[in-house]
Amino acid sequence: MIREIFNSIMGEGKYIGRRFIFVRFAGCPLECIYCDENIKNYLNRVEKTPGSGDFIEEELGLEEIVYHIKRLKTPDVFAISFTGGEPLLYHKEIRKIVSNLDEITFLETNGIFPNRVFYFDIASVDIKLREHFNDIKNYNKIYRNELKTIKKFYNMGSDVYAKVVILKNTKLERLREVAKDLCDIGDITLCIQPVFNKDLKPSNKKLFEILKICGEYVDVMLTVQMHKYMGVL
Ligand SMILES: C[S@@+](CC[C@H](N)C(=O)[O-])C[C@H]1O[C@@H](n2cnc3c(N)ncnc32)[C@H](O)[C@@H]1O
Ligand SMILES: Nc1nc2[nH]cc(C(=O)O)c2c(=O)[nH]1
Ligand code: SF4
Ligand SMILES: [Mg+2]
Repeated sequence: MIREIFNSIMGEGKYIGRRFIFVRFAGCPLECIYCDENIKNYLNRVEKTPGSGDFIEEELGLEEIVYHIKRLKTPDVFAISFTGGEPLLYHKEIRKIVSNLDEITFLETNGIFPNRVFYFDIASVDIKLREHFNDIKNYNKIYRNELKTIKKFYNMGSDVYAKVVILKNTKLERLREVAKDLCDIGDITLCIQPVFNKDLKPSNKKLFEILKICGEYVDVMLTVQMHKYMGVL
């Protein structure tokens, strides 16, 4: 179930720069061509000391997960991120874990499981695009489910925002559609995230154009994966 638990600086989305504990779950039903997390195997590793990047492997049941979240906390920790892989594969286990936490809870999800949504203080929901996959049959269903997930979080009062990874072949007009759909749901911030991949990365010109178009409909910001430039996890 668990790949890793570690303390680091949030490198993506609306809360870039905040200190987080990351609880990373294994496995994912999607295969984004750019995915930077090796999610196929379990690792069960926990960071030895907060922010060290040094790990030890051990069996991790729900009690041990809660213990390590608390052990790895530092005074500046802002929230606990449940990420992956796709964390909502383990929605029942996460419900049990968060019931033992007082900290702010944060979910990093691909949004394809709207029926597994439950309250998180903050939810970052990815919007996937057709070009994120080599061969995708049910893209429209994935997109509809992501909008449903965002709407569910919005209606339950979570601080929900959307994030979309931009590739060099991403079409501007597709982002206009995404921004309009988000605007129809409510006041949702959209994070534009250039792919961290030298062959796929978009030009700055394209990023500026996308921000301008989306800004006609929603609050929009650029989020570049800061942790990769810092060389931290
Ligand atoms: C690894 S995913 C895990 C959570 C969930 N499966 C999802 O896709 O949102 C966490 C975030 O990393 C982003 N990401 C993964 N690889 C990336 C890359 N090469 N460049 C930019 N963002 C990337 C995803 O888009 C997602 O927002
Ligand atoms: N520092 C850091 N920030 C992150 N924000 C989202 C991440 C993820 O993989 O879910 C991530 C990550 O892997 N590392
Ligand atoms: S949905 Fe998230 S974890 Fe799954 S392949 Fe895409 S980026 Fe990776
Ligand atoms: Mg990551």
